[in-house]
Amino acid sequence: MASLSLHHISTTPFVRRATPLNLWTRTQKPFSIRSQSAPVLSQDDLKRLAADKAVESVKSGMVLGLGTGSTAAFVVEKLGHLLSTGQLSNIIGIPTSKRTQEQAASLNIPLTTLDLHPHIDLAIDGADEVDPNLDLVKGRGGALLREKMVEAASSSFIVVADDSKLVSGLGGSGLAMPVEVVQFCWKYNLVRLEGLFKELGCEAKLRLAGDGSEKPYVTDNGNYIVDLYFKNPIKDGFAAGKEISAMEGVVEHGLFLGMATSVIIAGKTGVEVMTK
Ligand SMILES: O=C[C@H](O)[C@H](O)[C@H](O)COP(=O)(O)O
Repeated sequence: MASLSLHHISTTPFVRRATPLNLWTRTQKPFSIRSQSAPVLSQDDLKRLAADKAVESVKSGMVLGLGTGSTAAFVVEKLGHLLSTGQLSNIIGIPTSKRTQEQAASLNIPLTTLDLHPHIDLAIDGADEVDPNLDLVKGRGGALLREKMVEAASSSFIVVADDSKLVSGLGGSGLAMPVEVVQFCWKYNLVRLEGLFKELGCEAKLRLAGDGSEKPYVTDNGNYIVDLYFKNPIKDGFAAGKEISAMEGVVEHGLFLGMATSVIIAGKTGVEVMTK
């Protein structure tokens, strides 16, 4: 495992400075933080803390990759505020989803595309899982394809998350590891994907629209998502990613390996910045 450097920043003065914990060994506790006179910090408070810490790395004039999800939404909100108050200027953003595009436009953040700006200075985005190697699972919000394109084109990629996202091994949360597939013969690919990870107790499910109907969820790119649920974590993410990508009809998968420059995790002991 690459040696990680860990910089601990206390969340606020009222939180006792803790020695940096081994972030992956703590059992996850629900997100209410209580110390003597401290208000309780919600999970959204933690997401915002991580987002605000990441935005400190944004400089005027940067081309930015704008992530997707509830944590990344706090990043976009902060950027809009800094632009509106003149603390930042001359930044331009490439959104990783239609909903990030809408949010950024509503905050008057200038937007562009990868076609026009193929070299991105910094991307900031959330993650669904972070393992000790700073490898990630992303895509539970359906944005994995555009996120991976934007983040792969970025000189730096900062991940922001609360510490509920920490796992000892990818797929270990028991939650979805998304694979974006073409609509054509999606069931054929669902069966093949499930078979690929039989030994991990994998169950594959077509993601539904979530509006109470049986309609499949359709990504911004017009594709479907097959969610893979593992009983045991993936041992070799790179091998797994290669096998998934080799399948005809697979567009992209949610394993983001070796891509994060740093990961900012907000938790009960404060904000930790991890770099490889
Ligand atoms: O497709 C969605 C993205 O990968 C999100 O970054 C990821 O799902 C994390 O989202 P959240 O910050 O809402 O947990």
